[in-house]
Amino acid sequence: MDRQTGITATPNAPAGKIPQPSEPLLPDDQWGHRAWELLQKLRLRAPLIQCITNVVSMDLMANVLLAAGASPAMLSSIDEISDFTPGVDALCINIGTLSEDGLASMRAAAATAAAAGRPWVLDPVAVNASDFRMEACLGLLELRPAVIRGNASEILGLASARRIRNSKGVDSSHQSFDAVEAAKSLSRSSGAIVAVSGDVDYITDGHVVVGARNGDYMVQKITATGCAITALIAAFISVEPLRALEATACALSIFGVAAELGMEMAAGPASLRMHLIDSLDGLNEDVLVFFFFFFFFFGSGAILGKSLWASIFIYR
Ligand SMILES: Nc1ncnc2c1ncn2[C@@H]1O[C@H](COP(=O)(O)OP(=O)(O)O)[C@@H](O)[C@H]1O
Ligand SMILES: Cc1ncsc1CCOP(=O)(O)O
Ligand SMILES: [Mg+2]
Repeated sequence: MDRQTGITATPNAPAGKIPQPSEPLLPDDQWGHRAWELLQKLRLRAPLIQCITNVVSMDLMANVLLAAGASPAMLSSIDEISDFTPGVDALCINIGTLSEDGLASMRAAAATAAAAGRPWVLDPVAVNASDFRMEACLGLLELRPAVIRGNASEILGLASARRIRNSKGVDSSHQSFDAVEAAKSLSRSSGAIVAVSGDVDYITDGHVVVGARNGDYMVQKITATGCAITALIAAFISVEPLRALEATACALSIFGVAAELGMEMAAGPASLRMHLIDSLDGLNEDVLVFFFFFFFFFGSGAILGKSLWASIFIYR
């Protein structure tokens, strides 16, 4: 495991078989540096990210993208897609408040992005809630997303192409670990990198599995954080499209670091939302070291229990 970000690279293959990653896998000790490097690259390029998303998530998603250094655009009318989508750096599609009209826009945008060589990512929010959603997602998969990010219940359902029974809307009823095999199978069938979020985030290309351990339990108490992280993944892959597994793991890890740092200053979900955005803005390795010492001497002491902080400190 990389000490700085908590990312673990696990060749998760049957005994005796050599995993065949879609991209060369970084050695364990280079993931931390890579995450900061990609965040820096994102800030320099300020990629334009189109998001066709649910009405709950628009504000948080746009603010998370801005704080990370990307340029969000929540344009969703089907009449604008031919003009706008070919020029974006990546597209994020999220089915959270799906409608017939919305789905038509999503399909047109995904097809346009793909034709223009722009990567797009899918967030299959509440895919188990209705046949309408499941069929919509299965249709979107045919348009070849670069990355699919969902919670464990969503990935389990989508991988089996059937609604799972014990699901409860937009939140997960399963642990991320329970969906690792499903994620691998979905990745192989769709050709996409698949990320399952949870206490540990797992990211796979169908052959190897990478884990990212950053984050805070309280993040689940803020609606649309999953949606926001999917948009952040779109931003990361736009600057490193040929290394989508790496970019996806780094995006999840950086978001988790911002959540851990934000939680040091937050009193609950509402203030965490604010501090998470503040933390992401301008976050880099040096800032993190400064905050580590600040909270070490003047904070609650909770920082000592966080893998990231202890790891970063030891790493340096
Ligand atoms: N138990 C947990 N502990 C720490 N972080 C978590 C936990 N559950 C989810 N997260 C984080 O919250 C964010 C949203 O993930 P999740 O809640 O799984 O997605 P969704 O909101 O789509 O259901 C991710 O960054 C994930 O790492
Ligand atoms: C509450 C809700 N209802 C429809 S979409 C949505 C937001 C879901 O956001 P997330 O998947 O990030 O929790
Ligand atoms: Mg979600």
